[in-house]
Amino acid sequence: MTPGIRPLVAGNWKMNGIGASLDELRMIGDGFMRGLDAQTEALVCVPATLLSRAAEILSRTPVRAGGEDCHAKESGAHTGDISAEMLRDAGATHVIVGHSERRTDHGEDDATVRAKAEAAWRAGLVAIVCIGETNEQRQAGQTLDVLSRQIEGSVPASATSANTIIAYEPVWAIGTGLTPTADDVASAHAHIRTRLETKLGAGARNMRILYGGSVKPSNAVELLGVDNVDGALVGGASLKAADFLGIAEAYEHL
Ligand SMILES: O=C[C@H](O)COP(=O)(O)O
Repeated sequence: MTPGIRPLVAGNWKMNGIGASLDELRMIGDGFMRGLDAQTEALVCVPATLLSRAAEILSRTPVRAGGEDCHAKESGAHTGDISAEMLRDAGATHVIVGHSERRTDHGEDDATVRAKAEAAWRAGLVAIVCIGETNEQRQAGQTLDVLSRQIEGSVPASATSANTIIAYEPVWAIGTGLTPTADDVASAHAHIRTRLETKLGAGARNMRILYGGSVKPSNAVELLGVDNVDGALVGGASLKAADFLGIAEAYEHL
């Protein structure tokens, strides 16, 4: 946690979820209406096919709906792509850019990710910019260098704490059940904070830095309690309301 920063627990459904899954979303919304929003803000990023229905369901709750990716352009001949403006039109307030699955599956580089973050702002969305090292980079002792390079390349120079959130996701921890130690998370997040301040100035002191990678109710207190961890980006555990709410409940113990 960082003094003065309100945490955010964000879900990322990835390529999961059909109409029936929206029952879980309703339960997430209900859970936050029962008072969880006193401790933390909440967001669930869903597949584009569900976005307008998700936004409608969540509109009566403190939980926001977000997109999982956007094209850098506003419109045009880009079959199968979705612009930030379209996400906004469907009810999104945030969009994830640069998730490692996009970087790997679609060959997205830092310049592409940066352009997508700027597209998000153009549409009035908050960009959640993902960074993180692979296992090979970690084993080679390159974690902090990789994070520096990704911040330099993926985060636009005019990013502010109002329009941008950083998500640190060690690639090897995503969907594996493995997590870094609390000390390793502290070291990565402190490094990210320092690099953001160097690049963006003092305003970066208030920028949220989320941790993502196998967060679940049983490890949430330990991970979310680390210095400079201002919330979580949750994949698998965001598909079940009980698990997502269990993670948010960690803040009742911090
Ligand atoms: O965006 C979310 C992350 O990739 C984490 O996924 P996970 O919680 O299933 O490990």
